[in-house]
Amino acid sequence: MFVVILTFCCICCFYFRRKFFLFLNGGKMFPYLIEETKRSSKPSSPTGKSNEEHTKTTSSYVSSRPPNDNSSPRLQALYASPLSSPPKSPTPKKGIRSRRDSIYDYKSEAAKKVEQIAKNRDERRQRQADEKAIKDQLMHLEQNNPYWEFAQMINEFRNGLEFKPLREHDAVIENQITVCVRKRPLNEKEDRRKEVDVITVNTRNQLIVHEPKHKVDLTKYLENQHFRFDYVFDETCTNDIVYKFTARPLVKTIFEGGMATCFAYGQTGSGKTHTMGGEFKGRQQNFKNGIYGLVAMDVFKYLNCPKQSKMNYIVSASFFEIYGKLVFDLLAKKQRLRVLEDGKQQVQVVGLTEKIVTKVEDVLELIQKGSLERTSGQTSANSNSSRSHAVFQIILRKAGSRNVEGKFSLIDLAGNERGADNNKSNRQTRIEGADINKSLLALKECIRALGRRGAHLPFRGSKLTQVLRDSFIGEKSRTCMIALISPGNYSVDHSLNTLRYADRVKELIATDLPADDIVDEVMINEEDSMEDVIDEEMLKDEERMLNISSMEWEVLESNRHVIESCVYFHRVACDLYKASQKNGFDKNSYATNWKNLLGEMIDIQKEALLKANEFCNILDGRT
Ligand SMILES: Nc1ncnc2c1ncn2[C@@H]1O[C@H](COP(=O)(O)OP(=O)(O)OP(=O)(O)O)[C@@H](O)[C@H]1O
Repeated sequence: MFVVILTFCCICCFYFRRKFFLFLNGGKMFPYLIEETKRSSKPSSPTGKSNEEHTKTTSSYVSSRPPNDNSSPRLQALYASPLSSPPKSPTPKKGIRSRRDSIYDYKSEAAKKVEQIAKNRDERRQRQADEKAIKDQLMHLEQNNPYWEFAQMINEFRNGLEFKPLREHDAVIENQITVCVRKRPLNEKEDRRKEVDVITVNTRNQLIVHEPKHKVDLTKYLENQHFRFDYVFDETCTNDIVYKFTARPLVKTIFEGGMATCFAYGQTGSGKTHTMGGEFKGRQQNFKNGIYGLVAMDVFKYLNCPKQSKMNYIVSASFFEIYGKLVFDLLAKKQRLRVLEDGKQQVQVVGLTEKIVTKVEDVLELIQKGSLERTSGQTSANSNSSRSHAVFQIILRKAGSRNVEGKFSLIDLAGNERGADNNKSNRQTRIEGADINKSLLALKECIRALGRRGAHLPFRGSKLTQVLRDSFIGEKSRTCMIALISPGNYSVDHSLNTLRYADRVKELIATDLPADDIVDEVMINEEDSMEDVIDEEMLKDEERMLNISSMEWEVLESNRHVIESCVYFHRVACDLYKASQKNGFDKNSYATNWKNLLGEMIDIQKEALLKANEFCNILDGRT
């Protein structure tokens, strides 16, 4: 009996010992027991599940036994632990989830970066492909154009620039002398010739000329020359914008007792007439949007404002042309005019037509009339080249007075491209060119003298500066020069000449040089500007040619006069003769009229003979 009881106790002890330890700490304190349990339970797994699954099953089995209320807190905690709950869903623990999410996040960040890099690379490749396509296209298109590589270089240069061109609402600066540049767009002819635009206007007052050059080894390169002026107008600027910054601020000057002048300077075909006279539509010119017309509009606006309307101003206009040493009235069928200077250096254009105008339309009519009369010659650059200076003036006087209160002179200068023309053009063109050059040189010095108040005014240097003398004197005088340039590479030399000239006009204005230095400076610059075009011998030759040209004009004029007077004489002589055939004609009256007519005829022919003689002598080199 004792043995039976002992055996039963041993079995119970063994059994409960295992359970007890299992209960105590879930195997944490005595893991070997759990391992042992696992090992021992493995072969007996009824379902044949894996060890892990079996452990789970065991755990669930353990946990399926709810603790009673008296069980220890530790035991209850053990039951409340996640391990004790059945594995209903695979939802991971919070800690595990956040770690895994952050891995996902990290992966997506990296993926994003990789994607971005790939995107950038694709974009870069696309850009390179586009550039190559443009280059190929250019190369293909410009096969016959040796300048396509320059175009490429200029494009690359421009890509590196920040553009801030002049815009309509920019501030207008009030200067006594304003010098600005206007670049026109490439025209059809230049496009057809596949010319490259070599002028870059990057800011409101700066531009760059890309001069195509070749090294000794024939490598192509650009010489980029920078210029700065008061304003630079790019090809998108309209006449209205140009007017706003140039001539418009000068309109008030003539109402304040001053003289205003505005010059358009540049190579033939660069846009002088377009700017001054108005835009062309085919052969028609819109005079309303040229500087002449716009000034007229503003003059009448001023005139009609309450302050000025009390002043009783009378406005008149004149339009004349200077061709060499000759002056022609564009409002009187190009009648030849004389320029006289009195003892007080007052210059008068004798007989110049001055028409009183009361409204803008009157002015526009005069502009149209005068423009049609302008002299045109023939140059290699432009078949309608203007080889004369056209001067349009708006004059202000008080009613009942001959005194000039204010005058606005607007000048469309002759083309300045004499150098290139000189080599291959005919004699007439060369003579014209020499005179244009001389007058432009004198003009530059006169503007500079205006800038250096009180300096010697070399106005006798040309007819142009002589007739504009009063515009260069007086504190209230203001001047504006618009230098016009063509953008094409064929014109680059002329454009550079134009820009250098404009630069020199402005150059000394701001400096405060002592009087002695100024004289030297003027001479140096005069020589400087002449050096590339005129040498001493050439100057003499040109002077002679100018005299010939001037005399030629006079002889031709007298010839025309003789022809016209012959027609007149013929008609009057016929009338007198017819009258003498009638009964009872007045013999006395007939004799006097016939004598006077013959005398007039002889005078005209004598004058023509004198001119013809003089011309012969000049041509023979005797004078
Ligand atoms: N800013 C511009 N925009 C568009 N076309 C222009 C511009 N400037 C000039 N042009 C055109 O260029 C051509 C030549 O211009 P324009 O006759 O004014 O030159 P120019 O300098 O007066 O020449 P010339 O000395 O021979 O008289 C014209 O057909 C004109 O319409």
